[in-house]
Amino acid sequence: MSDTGEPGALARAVELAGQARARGDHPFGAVLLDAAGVVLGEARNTVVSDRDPTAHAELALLRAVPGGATLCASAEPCAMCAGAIGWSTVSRVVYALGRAELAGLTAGDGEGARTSLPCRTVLAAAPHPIEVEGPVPVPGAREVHAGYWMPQRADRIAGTAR
Ligand SMILES: Nc1nc2[nH]cnc2c(=O)[nH]1
Repeated sequence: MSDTGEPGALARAVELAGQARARGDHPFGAVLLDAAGVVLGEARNTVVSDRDPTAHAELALLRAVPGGATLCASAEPCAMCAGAIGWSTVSRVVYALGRAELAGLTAGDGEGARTSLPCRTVLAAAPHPIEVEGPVPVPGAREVHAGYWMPQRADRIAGTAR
């Protein structure tokens, strides 16, 4: 972790995740910093409220990113967001909760961790170098998911439950 605004941005990303949860959305948040550590934008997941399965917090921040920006996320970006980060000019990604831990917390809920692919795997294929740091311990990053996910939802999505 550098001594830019990253620790504060990660704490804010977790706070935004809590706000998303309070609004009925999935508990994820993200903050974009410029090369000097100044906040350029912040976003919450709006998957449920917008009825948009692609409305992830990270994705919302990737339009009009200046060079050298850092994306700080409450959880490791999924494969979809990592792909979009590769299309952007973001040059550093920092995240709190790792996808493996997230998969454990979502306990099989099909809306929680649909892809387990590590973001590093996707970001390594980007046309420009992208530094990745995480998981970083951030207070509340695990707790914001506690009791939110429903394992039985996996069966509903698979069509095996009534
Ligand atoms: N990192 C991250 N993972 C997700 N999985 C489902 N939604 C999200 C999101 O908004 N961010």
